[in-house]
Amino acid sequence: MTNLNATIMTAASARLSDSQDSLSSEELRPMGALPLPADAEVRIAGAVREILEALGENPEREGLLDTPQRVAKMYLEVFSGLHQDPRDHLKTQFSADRHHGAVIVKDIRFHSMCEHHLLPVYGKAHVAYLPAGGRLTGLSKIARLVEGFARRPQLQERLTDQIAQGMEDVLAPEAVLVVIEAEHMCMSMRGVRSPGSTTVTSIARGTWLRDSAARMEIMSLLRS
Ligand SMILES: Nc1nc2c(ncn2[C@@H]2O[C@H](COP(=O)(O)OP(=O)(O)OP(=O)(O)O)[C@@H](O)[C@H]2O)c(=O)[nH]1
Ligand SMILES: [Zn+2]
Repeated sequence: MTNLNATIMTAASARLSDSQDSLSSEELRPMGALPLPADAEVRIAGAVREILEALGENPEREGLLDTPQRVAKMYLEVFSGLHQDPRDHLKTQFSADRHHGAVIVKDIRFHSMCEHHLLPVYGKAHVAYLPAGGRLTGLSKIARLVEGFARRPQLQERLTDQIAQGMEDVLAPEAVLVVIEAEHMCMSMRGVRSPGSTTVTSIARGTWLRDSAARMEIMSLLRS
């Protein structure tokens, strides 16, 4: 993403928001799967119909007739990450006894939804890790991890944190670095109307949290 009108860089840190408010607990924002109510689609469609009526629209007119159903299916798709544990993808593992360097997967494109406005957030995630004991996962599994956490109502900071935590939970690497660059439609198409501004967040864990020179080296590889 080259159009950096506005950039917010969070410092490499341990869990970002744990100390800031009690809502960040695992109970309230679980990394794992939430149950999907059996009547989810019907209820979402009913709510969408209500919104259309509240706007003064006629949900019975031809163009809107199937819209509540379509939106319900769309929400179940874009929020499908709520009903899986994205960490499960990382259980596909290999051992490589000769590779001891960093593994970097750059430019993982993702789409998410901002939890404040339920508008799209889209961009790229870059994930780097230093395998411990030669323990590797499949490269596509890292992209699946990103997609799983992205397909939830999210904050960009939490998305960054959950990806790093997921890597730690399953692979226990020596170090992890996650950088996300994204555009928030709630800043582009409404409110402040600042199209093209990009938010950048980063989290470092393990040796890359403590060793700033090593962290900067990986960061420069991510940005090259
Ligand atoms: N830190 C952070 N803020 C976000 C994210 N997504 C949206 N926001 C912000 O959340 C804030 C919500 O602010 P509010 O004042 O409650 O809502 P609002 O009146 O719609 O705010 P405006 O967008 O400024 O019009 C806004 O500043 C958004 O830009 C995110 O991923 N991380
Ligand atoms: Zn928003």
